[in-house]
Amino acid sequence: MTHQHHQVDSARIEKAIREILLAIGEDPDRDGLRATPGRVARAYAEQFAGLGQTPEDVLTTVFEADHEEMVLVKDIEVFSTCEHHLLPFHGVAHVGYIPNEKGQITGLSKLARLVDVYARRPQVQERMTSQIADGLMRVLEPRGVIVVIEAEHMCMTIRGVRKPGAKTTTSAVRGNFRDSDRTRSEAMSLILSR
Ligand SMILES: Nc1nc2c(ncn2[C@@H]2O[C@H](COP(=O)(O)OP(=O)(O)OP(=O)(O)O)[C@@H](O)[C@H]2O)c(=O)[nH]1
Ligand SMILES: [Zn+2]
Repeated sequence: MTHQHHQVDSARIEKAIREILLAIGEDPDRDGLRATPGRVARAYAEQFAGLGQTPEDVLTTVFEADHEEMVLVKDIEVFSTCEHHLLPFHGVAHVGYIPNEKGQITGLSKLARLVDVYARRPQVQERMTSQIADGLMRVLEPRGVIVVIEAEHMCMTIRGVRKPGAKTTTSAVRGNFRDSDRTRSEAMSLILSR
């Protein structure tokens, strides 16, 4: 289920990539490039696999535990694709929540899978951050959610302004992370402590 690749129209991608290679003045029929359109199609099936997934697909393991305090998974490696330039951006996501009164929690790995559901799409970092928070709120119905993402965008590194090292931080808070300054500060200090 969660390992399935998104069904992309491979033939169409291959045609388009061949066109791009011609447009940049390359010879798509030379040895090194002949298999490239097919490779790109397979790569896109992985990079955009999240388009075929929902939070419900990955947050499958929900169980009750006698725990109503914060759960925080830090430094989840995230690779996504900027929707403006189709270049990668990568960094880390920190995902935390406070279980509801029933103590409903999910498997820790499921939080990382949830990140990938939204990372494996054409994205902007801000929207990805909100979508992860909203997805977790919807499925787990916790008291609150906090998502912080720190990432470096290749479109700012290898082209354009060319500022390698510039990091963008985005955050989304829901429920009691939004309502309570104390709860949010506690989470932020845990996230920022290395
Ligand atoms: N807010 C936001 N902006 C992003 C993200 N990824 C890339 N961008 C920005 O999207 C903007 C697109 O700006 P445009 O002026 O339309 O495109 P451009 O001429 O290629 O811009 P430059 O990158 O400045 O050369 C740029 O400023 C990028 O830095 C993201 O995740 N969030
Ligand atoms: Zn970009």
